[in-house]
Amino acid sequence: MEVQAGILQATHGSSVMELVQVTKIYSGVAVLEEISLKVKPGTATAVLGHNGSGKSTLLSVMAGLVQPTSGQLMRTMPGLSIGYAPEAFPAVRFTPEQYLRSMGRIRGMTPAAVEITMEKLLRDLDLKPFSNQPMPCFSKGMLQKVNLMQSLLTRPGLLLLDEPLSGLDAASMEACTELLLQLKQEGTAMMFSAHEPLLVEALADNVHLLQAGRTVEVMEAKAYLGLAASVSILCTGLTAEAHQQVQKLPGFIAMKPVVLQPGEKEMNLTFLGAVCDDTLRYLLGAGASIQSVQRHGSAGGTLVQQAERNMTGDGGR
Ligand SMILES: Nc1ncnc2c1ncn2[C@@H]1O[C@H](COP(=O)(O)OP(=O)(O)OP(=O)(O)O)[C@@H](O)[C@H]1O
Repeated sequence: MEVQAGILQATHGSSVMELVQVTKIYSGVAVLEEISLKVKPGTATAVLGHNGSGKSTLLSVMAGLVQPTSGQLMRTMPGLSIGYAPEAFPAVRFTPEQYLRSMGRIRGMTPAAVEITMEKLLRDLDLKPFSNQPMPCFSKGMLQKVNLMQSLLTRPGLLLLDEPLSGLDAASMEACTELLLQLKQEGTAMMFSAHEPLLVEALADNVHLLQAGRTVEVMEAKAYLGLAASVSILCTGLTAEAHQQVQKLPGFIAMKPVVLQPGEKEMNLTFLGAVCDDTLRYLLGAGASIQSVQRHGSAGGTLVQQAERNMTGDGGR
């Protein structure tokens, strides 16, 4: 095991990187506190949390650009190559081709390998028409594409992406997601931060939730998305007793009567999206007639806000 300024090189078959109780303190304030995690090959973890919760700091510590104040960061795969796309990418005075060629050279790629990979990335992310234009004239989305390309140039074993879809148009988001899915299937491990659900839904196996620099939850992405989504079920025909029972079912969030006309009443039930099928089965078994089912996804806030509302029973109202 080689020790290098707080970074250890070790051999662990089942992970590419491990963090043990990593803390980062800026001006006496802990912005990361005792973060422990393992990154496994071919898996994607979404780092989620409110603004200022420490997502960017965690990714830059993992990229080796920021030194932890305490704790250990272990590169557990020998010769691990890391690709890192920071949140803010500077508009350097190069064209994308000049910039990517020099990044490839710095990272030890052969000129031929750089050309092949660069051409593919320029086409995949639809930046070929601008590949010889100076980057200071680029839009936010165009710069973000170059940022992503430099991180993908060496086909890294670990990819660290800070809000990778930020600024991209719909087609580019889709192309980027496709590229990342393919890399994941080929074994690249990924950690990425995001505020929107698209990449979490398409790519993430796990969610690592941060709050004020601390880990508050690590769970499967599917379970987290189930929490973030809610479903409204409009139904009639439930007995007074069934109304009581419905409120005790798993995933119950809210129940609101909707008066159609005197003597006729519908119930608007809100449940976590994850339990929709079970709830419908229960309602039909209890003699209800289902009028409509509406899924709400993560509308009305970020993924984290929606999940928090639902966890505290304040969603869907
Ligand atoms: N170089 C620095 N010096 C001092 N404080 C810093 C530095 N970098 C980050 N911080 C502080 O660390 C905290 C976490 O910041 P960070 O950028 O990691 O959050 P984030 O979760 O990525 O936020 P966002 O969602 O807004 O991108 C913030 O309070 C921030 O002010």
